Amino acid sequence: MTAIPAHAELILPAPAKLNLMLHILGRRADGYHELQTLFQFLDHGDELGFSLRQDGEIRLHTPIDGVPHDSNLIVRAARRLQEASGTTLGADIWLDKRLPMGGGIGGGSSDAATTLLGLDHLWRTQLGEERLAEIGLALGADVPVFVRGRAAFAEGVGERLTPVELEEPWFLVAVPQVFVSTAEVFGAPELTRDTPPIKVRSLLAGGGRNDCQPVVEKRYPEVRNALILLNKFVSARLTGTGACVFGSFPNRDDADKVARQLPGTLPSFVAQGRNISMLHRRLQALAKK
Ligand SMILES: C[C@@](CO)(OP(=O)(O)O)[C@H](O)COP(=O)(O)OP(=O)(O)OC[C@H]1O[C@@H](n2ccc(N)nc2=O)[C@H](O)[C@@H]1O
Ligand SMILES: Nc1ncnc2c1ncn2[C@@H]1O[C@H](COP(=O)(O)OP(=O)(O)O)[C@@H](O)[C@H]1O
Repeated sequence: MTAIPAHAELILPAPAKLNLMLHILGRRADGYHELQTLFQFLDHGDELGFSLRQDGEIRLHTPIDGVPHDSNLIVRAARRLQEASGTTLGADIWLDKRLPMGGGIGGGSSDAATTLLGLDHLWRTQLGEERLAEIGLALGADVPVFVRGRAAFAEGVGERLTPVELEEPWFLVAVPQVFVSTAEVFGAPELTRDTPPIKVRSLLAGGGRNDCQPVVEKRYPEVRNALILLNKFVSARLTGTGACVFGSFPNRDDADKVARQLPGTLPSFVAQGRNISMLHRRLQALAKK
C-alpha cells in the first residue's frame, strides 16, 4: 500500500545516492570539512506526491516518526521555495518513505530536491536549476547534486559539481541497523583530514577510498560486521558517513545471489547505479508531454 493517494496531481521519485569514494582534504574555518567525493544515483528511492493548494499552506500528510512536521526537509524545502519565488500557492504533499534514514544514502536530501523540482513544476516558478541548487545547498550539502540530477565529482562541501560518466553497475547495499551521526564522525579526533587532492581523471581510472570508514568501523560494530560479511563476496565500502555499506556487481543476478546469503539481521537491497537520476528522467518525460 502506497502512502500516496491516487488523486495526487504529480508523483515523483526521490532516488538514493552512493558516495563511491569520499576523501577529506581539510577543515574550513567554520568547522565544515572540505571533501572530494563521487556521487552516483541508484534506481531505488522514496516517492513523493504533490497537489496544489490555493491557500498557501504547506501540508505534509505522511509524518516521519521522530521528525516534527516543520523540521522535515520536505516542508523546509517547500517553504524556502515559496519565499524565493514569492508564490501565493501552497501544496499538499505525501511521502512514501522507502529509504533507511541516516544511512548515508541521502534520503532526506533527495526528498528535499524532489520537493524543490516538483513544486517548481507545479507552481511554475521559473527559478531555474542554478537558483534551485542554491536554495538546496542552504538545506544540506547533498541537496544540490540531487537538484542537478547528474552523477558528479563533488568538491568543497559537496557543492562544486563536475558531471561524470561512470559505468552503471548493480549495487548490493546492506543496511546495518544503527544510526550513524554525521556530526560525530566529522568531530572524531582520529578522522583523516589531510588526504591530498586528486584530479577527477585519476579517480575515474580507479582508486579512492572513504576516509570516514575507519572511524565508523571502529565506533559502530554493526557497520564493521556488515563490512566483514560483504567482503567475503565483494570488495565492500561505506557510503557517506554510513551506516550503509555497498559492493558492485556486473549484473543483477550476481548481486541478488549475495543478498540471499546475508543473514536476516542485515537487511539489504539491490539497485542499479545511474548517471541521470530517475527524478530527471521523469521530469524530462513530463516536459515532452
Ligand atoms: C558527508 C556526506 C556525504 O554525502 O554524508 P552523508 O550525510 O550522506 O552520510 C554529506 O556531505 C554530509 O552533508 P550534510 O548532510 O549536509 O551534513 P549534516 O548532516 O548537515 O552535517 C552534520 C555535521 O557534520 C559536520 N560536517 C558535515 C559536512 C561536512 N562537509 N563537514 C562537516 O564537518 C558539521 O559539523 C555538521 O554540522
Ligand atoms: N524527509 C526526510 N527524510 C529523511 N530524513 C529527514 C527528512 N527530513 C528531515 N530528516 C532528518 O535528516 C536526518 C538524516 O536523514 P537522511 O538524509 O536519511 O540521512 P543521510 O544524510 O545519512 O543519508 C534524519 O535522521 C532526520 O532526522
